[in-house]
Amino acid sequence: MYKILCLNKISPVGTKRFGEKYTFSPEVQEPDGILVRSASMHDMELGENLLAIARAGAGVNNIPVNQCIENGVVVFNTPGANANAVKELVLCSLFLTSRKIVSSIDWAKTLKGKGDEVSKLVEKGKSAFTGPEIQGKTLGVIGLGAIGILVANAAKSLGMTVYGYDPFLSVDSAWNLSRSVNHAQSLDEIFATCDYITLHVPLTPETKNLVGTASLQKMKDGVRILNFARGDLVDSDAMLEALQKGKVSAYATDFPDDKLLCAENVIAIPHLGASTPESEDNCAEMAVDELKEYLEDGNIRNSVNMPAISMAREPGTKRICIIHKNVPNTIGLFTSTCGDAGINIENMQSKSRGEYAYTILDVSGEVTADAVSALENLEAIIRVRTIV
Ligand SMILES: NC(=O)C1=CN([C@@H]2O[C@H](COP(=O)(O)OP(=O)(O)OC[C@H]3O[C@@H](n4cnc5c(N)ncnc54)[C@H](O)[C@@H]3O)[C@@H](O)[C@H]2O)C=CC1
Ligand SMILES: O=C(O)C(=O)COP(=O)(O)O
Repeated sequence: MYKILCLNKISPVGTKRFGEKYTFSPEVQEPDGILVRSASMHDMELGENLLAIARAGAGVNNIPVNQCIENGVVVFNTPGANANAVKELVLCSLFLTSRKIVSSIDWAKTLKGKGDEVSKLVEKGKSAFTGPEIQGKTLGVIGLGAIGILVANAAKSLGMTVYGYDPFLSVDSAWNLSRSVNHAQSLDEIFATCDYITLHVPLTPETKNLVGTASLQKMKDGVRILNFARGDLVDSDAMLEALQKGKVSAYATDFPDDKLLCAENVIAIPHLGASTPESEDNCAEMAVDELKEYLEDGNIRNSVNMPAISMAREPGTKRICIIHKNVPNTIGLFTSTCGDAGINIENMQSKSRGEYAYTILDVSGEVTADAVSALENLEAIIRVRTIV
């Protein structure tokens, strides 16, 4: 029986795929796997049994990814599974930041009780809420991954001129991006050119405060900024100052902090980007499948700290899965250690990712505790797991 700890509410459309070999709940002790959405895991102790964490979503800044790999814990996410939901809310926010929709609705509510006067007061007051159309304006998309691409392509079809910036653009993303999206060579080009700027990069030490005092100064007067990626990508103090001075006309964020919540021209949304039934189901299904594949067969798909690796099981073999450092001669040591223990390697695969690597050995012959210890004692080994 595999034990799965659920740190957030996960769609039953996903969890029902676990089947009878699994128990899952928010109270599970000593879990083999963890399912999580946005709950912060930075202060959590990673139990000895823990093999994998699946983030039902995209951003993994709530998970101590590096510490996980040092402990032999594979971290997965669900690329693209919630991208459409975020795209739709971003498109909605292009209009919200333009047309003063939120403040005008708030104002309209103040007319309650004015009886027959309401329609006259509406016509008299509406000029305070004029805002521009998005057609013909320039949009800068920073980060052209699953979400950025959908936003860029959709904005293009709404009549915007779109500039995209992503120095790490993947080949798949390049294939999916509309050819009419302009390729910005630098962030400064986006800042200098765009009427609207939307952020779709992960939060990392490099991207923290991507929007701050210096970058805001380089932007067009009256720019509108959308942040559906992570709060810390934007320096809130610098943003508030820019809003007060009119440098920024409006800021829509899915990650409001206390300072931003009620500030003028801030549209504060309570992290609803991925909160659609469709995305919650997609993410849960993908995360559960990834966990199952790893726990049951040692295959890795969509990990953020380990290479992708997948090998069909050889009937009649046992599988030894080894997480190790990516250093010379490690595989030679595996084969000689197995040979010394009378274990025959029928099939194997090894892949590396940066400093780390993962090797799967499908073996015949008895895999004794001594043989496993001999592998565990090799230098560079992080974790050895045998799947029968
Ligand atoms: N508001 C919400 O509910 C949601 C927020 N997110 C956030 O959005 C982020 C992006 O999500 P996806 O598009 O699904 O991820 P993704 O991994 O598909 O795309 C991220 C893109 O950012 C690019 N990138 C990385 N560093 C960059 C830099 N310094 N400058 C420019 N580009 C850079 C990468 O090359 C990649 O193409 C996530 O990391 C997460 O923080 C994701 C899903 C839901
Ligand atoms: O996928 C992401 O990165 C998100 O921000 C979505 O977070 P959530 O799963 O809605 O808590």
